[in-house]
Amino acid sequence: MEITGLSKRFTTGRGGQRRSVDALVDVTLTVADGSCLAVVGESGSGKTTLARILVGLEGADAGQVVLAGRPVAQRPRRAERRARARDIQMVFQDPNGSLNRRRTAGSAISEVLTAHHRVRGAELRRRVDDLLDQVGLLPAHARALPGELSGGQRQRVAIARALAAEPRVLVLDEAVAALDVSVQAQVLNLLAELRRVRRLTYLFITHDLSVVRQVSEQVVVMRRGEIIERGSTERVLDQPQHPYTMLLRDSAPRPGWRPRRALGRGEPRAEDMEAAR
Ligand SMILES: Nc1ncnc2c1ncn2[C@@H]1O[C@H](COP(=O)(O)OP(=O)(O)OP(=O)(O)O)[C@@H](O)[C@H]1O
Repeated sequence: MEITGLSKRFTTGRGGQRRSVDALVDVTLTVADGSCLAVVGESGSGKTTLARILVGLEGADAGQVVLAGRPVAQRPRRAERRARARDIQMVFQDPNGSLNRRRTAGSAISEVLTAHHRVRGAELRRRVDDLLDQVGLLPAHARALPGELSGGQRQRVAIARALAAEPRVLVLDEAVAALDVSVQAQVLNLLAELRRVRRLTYLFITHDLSVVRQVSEQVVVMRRGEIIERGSTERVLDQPQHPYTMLLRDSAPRPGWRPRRALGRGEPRAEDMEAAR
């Protein structure tokens, strides 16, 4: 997946109250086939906007996305969005957002299978069971409503639903952020296994640097819509070059961590940036 010069500005308010935010500024990056690229940055740095543009939920003001050699439309119409969904699927932080509370797990997965692969009847049931099995769930889970499942199980259903389209790329937006650490580790293991077996490509958005170490070979660091540092995960996390990356790393909770220099909401303070230099 090659992303070149992607820019997006949001303007809100009217008249004198108008306010513009550059959510993405000339973002260029490549994710190699079968690899995992992590995108990190504080809240508001543009990560979700990038994800939404990739899956066609948002249009970009400028730039291009090329998937497997084919440019994808930047302001996709409905039919194009559906075609895109066969290539790129997204998994969100909160499966309650992507799973309908009144729809069973089996029905949520069937919906995607029917839309993209036109299977029905016994074949549909077989494919649902197969997808549940691939994400470590049982055929009986097909009858469960999201509210009857644990957080980890719901996220497994969301992953199975995404896989039902048979995409090449999964965009995972804080996909394990809502889970307890032990459940998080299980879901990360599952994602690693699925990537290996299905040769999937991941764009993994997270604010959690310990997750980055577990999942990705490459990482980009975003701040105010721009990529300010990039490289191998080991290099960026162990020898960060940019003060903002140092600050992110030094603010991450770890044994013995004291929240003295934790990033607050919004931007780091100037003295924090200075201290990290
Ligand atoms: N629909 C929108 N309308 C107006 N401004 C928006 C919209 N979506 C995002 N923004 C702004 O664009 C900037 C980037 O937001 P984005 O959600 O992409 O960041 P993020 O890094 O994903 O943050 P978070 O981790 O909190 O989701 C922020 O300043 C945000 O307020």
